[in-house]
Amino acid sequence: MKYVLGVDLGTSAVKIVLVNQAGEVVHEVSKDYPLKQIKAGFSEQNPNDWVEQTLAGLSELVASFEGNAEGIEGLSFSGQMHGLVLLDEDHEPLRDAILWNDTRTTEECRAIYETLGQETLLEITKNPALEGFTLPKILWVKKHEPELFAKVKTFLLPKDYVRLKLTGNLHMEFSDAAGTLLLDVTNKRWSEKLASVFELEESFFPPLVDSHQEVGLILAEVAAQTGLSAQTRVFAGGADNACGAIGAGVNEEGKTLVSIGTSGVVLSFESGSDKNFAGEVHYFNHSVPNSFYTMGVTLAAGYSLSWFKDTFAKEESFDLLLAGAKEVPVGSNGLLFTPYLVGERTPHADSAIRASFIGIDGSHERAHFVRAVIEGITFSLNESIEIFRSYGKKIDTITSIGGGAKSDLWLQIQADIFNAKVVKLSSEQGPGMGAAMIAAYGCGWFKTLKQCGDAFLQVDKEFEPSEENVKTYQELFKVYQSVYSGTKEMNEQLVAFRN
Ligand SMILES: Nc1ncnc2c1ncn2[C@@H]1O[C@H](COP(=O)(O)OP(=O)(O)O)[C@@H](O)[C@H]1O
Ligand SMILES: O=C(CO)[C@@H](O)[C@H](O)COP(=O)(O)O
Repeated sequence: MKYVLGVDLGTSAVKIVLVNQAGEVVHEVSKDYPLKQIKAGFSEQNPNDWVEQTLAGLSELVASFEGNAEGIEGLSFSGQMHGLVLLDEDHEPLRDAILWNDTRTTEECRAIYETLGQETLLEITKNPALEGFTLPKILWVKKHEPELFAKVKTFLLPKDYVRLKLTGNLHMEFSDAAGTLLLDVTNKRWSEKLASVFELEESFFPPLVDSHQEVGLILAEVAAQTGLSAQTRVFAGGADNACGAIGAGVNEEGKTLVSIGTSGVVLSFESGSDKNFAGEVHYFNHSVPNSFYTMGVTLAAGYSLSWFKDTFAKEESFDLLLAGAKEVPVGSNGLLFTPYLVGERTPHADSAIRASFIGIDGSHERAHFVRAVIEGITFSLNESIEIFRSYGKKIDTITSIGGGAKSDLWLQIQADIFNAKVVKLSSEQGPGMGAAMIAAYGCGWFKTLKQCGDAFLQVDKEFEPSEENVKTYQELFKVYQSVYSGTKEMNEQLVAFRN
């Protein structure tokens, strides 16, 4: 039997799956690392924590694998997007990585529009200037840490850095490069215009490859440390959302994905880059060759629930916490939650907004708050679904992945709020599975990624919307939508009080 490895470098942890030729996950390990939030709006991680924990995870997995490590033919990656890793001439990080959910760059986003104009930016990159993207972070370091920036040789995204340390070879691939705001998305090349306007040298830009391109073998010392064969082939991999889509079978027009990880995503497959969503949703290159995807992002989706758990129920499991919420009626007895714990992206690109509970009543118990949190996260994702529908997309079936898909209660709430059938696959490890599928495709096991998806992916359960709940949620959604405008100004005044 042959195997491939999918390494998903998430925000909370690196999750590694070992998949056989039948698409079965035969082993999985997860190794976490800390998130550094030293100030409101700041979010960083040490790139070497990612490497250490990936190596530790690979070693643990190989040690518990009863087969022959020579049978593990290939390895590929899925990675949290947009995070800025700045490297010196020895390819060592010069500072902690600034992550996708760091919102310190409002000024730099403004400067990008002033220098380039929104229209030109959209024309080249297909995306607006958002705090989470990489270019604003580069400009922030250039301005605030000029001495450090003078030592910068090149930049990478999180999983590209881990791959560099595993193979010794430096690359970036298109699906992640699209989220830097420096890529000419349609023509698949670094934008010369953006590089010259923002005074970034040619040598700053890493070489670009396709997601399924083989970029080398693992280094001899990595093989010795992990127990993997030194002949293990490494394929570039993709952005976590591109890999999540592959791992959920979102590989052709008409398919929609909802992913609830730390962030939340509504993603739709696009065969071309020629549609115009006026920057309301992100538009990126897919890891499926010659295709694209559009998506809306809720910054604190699963994060809102883990924040609630860590703050009010640290010792409890997610399953136990959610069991109570099942007994609470639809709409949480009039309690609403907006999940803006770290600001928001879609549909409100706003780094100052923060979360609210609205309508707290003396009768509300902890379970009402838990249910309101889940409903609020799902309402936020529904705002992205509504944008897609307003542009004429038909969304009647959605594949749901990520930690949020572990709960049947939450999957039913998704069906009721999205007013669509929600499908859960046998493995909710979308991005890790997607990375393994890229490796399987790269190894030549299948002619296309679609063929691989047909062979590897199975539906586990389907959740149909309940007419009565859909109606209640549609009414509540209108109230939910008004909370943003009602709390926007107050939050702007509160900025001065945050540290
Ligand atoms: N059993 C569960 N039921 C519902 N939600 C869960 C459960 N376990 C984890 N989650 C949610 O999933 C999130 C983690 O999802 P995951 O896909 O692992 O994230 P990431 O890839 O960003 O590290 C947690 O923040 C939590 O909100
Ligand atoms: O910023 C985005 C997408 O634009 C996020 O989706 C990140 O890619 C992180 O994802 P998770 O850690 O939640 O999987």
